[in-house]
Amino acid sequence: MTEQITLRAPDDWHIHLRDGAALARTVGDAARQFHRAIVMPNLVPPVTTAEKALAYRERIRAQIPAGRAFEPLMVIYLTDKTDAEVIRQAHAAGVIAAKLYPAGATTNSDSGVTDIANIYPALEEMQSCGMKLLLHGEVTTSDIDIFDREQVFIEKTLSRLVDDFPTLKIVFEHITTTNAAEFVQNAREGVAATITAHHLLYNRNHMLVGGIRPHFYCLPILKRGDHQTALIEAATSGSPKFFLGTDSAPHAHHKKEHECGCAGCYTAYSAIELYAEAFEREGKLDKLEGFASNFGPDFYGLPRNEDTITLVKQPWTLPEGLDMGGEKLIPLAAGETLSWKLV
Ligand SMILES: NC(=O)N[C@@H](CC(=O)O)C(=O)O
Ligand SMILES: [Zn+2]
Ligand SMILES: [Zn+2]
Repeated sequence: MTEQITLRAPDDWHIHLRDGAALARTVGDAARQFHRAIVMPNLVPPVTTAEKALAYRERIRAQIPAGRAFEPLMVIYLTDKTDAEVIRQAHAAGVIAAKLYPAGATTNSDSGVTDIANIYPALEEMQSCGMKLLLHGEVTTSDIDIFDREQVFIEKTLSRLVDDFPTLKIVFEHITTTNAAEFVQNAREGVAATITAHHLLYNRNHMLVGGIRPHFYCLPILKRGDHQTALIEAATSGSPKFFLGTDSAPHAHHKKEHECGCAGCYTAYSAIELYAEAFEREGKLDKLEGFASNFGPDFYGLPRNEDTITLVKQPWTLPEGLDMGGEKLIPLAAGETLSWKLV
């Protein structure tokens, strides 16, 4: 008899779908396993207003494969110019959250916020209307080592935000350190974190020992093994403060394997299977449903999905490459064998 597990259908609380010709690939892959996804606004130019978010949502919806239930949840990108009125309009249009990219922190973050004080009126408005704040939590000053940027963000920015806006709901996204897991676990109600599959499965040795492997390069960068262990503990702990956000971020093959390669791992193709792998290694498959399907909607105040997905224990090998609008895209763990398969 094949072993199998059935879970409430999961959602992805942080994904990059990009735009244009990429959408057929990214939306199809996401919709294969997730019912809803929080869609990151770091397009070029960024999704900064309600109007842009609604137009982007239509472009995404047009690529949902027939017969799939998939709901893109939209986010606007905070800039130094985002004011309370922009927030009011976005909230009225059904935009679920606003995203803070410290300027220069990651892919397409050049229009991000240069000083958090510039968006205090916007944050005030978000707190009063109930819009969530999503954070790429890294400082960007050149004196701070890339491996310390998340930790310093907690000390310099996040602790203050959490106190200055005591009822603002905040998601510290794609956390990568023990410091972040502890901060969120001990923080007030209304502060949560997403964790990617790649930060559960890998650490910086996978990226740097025996040759440099650009497909593991993402931001925040993979950390030491002890941080990975802390993330695994947090994700499999059953704490509702930690939930699934793949941060699946496609970059064409030639932009990853390059002398100055882009940051981002494409995990959407097999995301739930990658998470199942990580949870099984820890002997905590029973905790996957809470993390993948329950705690996200609970945090956002949305209903949990009612239908289910089934994973069977059946080894399968990820393809070496995928097509993304005519460009080659290498999925994370390309050519590797996973033990769980979504049916
Ligand atoms: N995670 C990444 O390494 N890259 C993301 C941006 C982000 O989420 O920081 C991307 O858009 O490519
Ligand atoms: Zn990010
Ligand atoms: Zn991201």
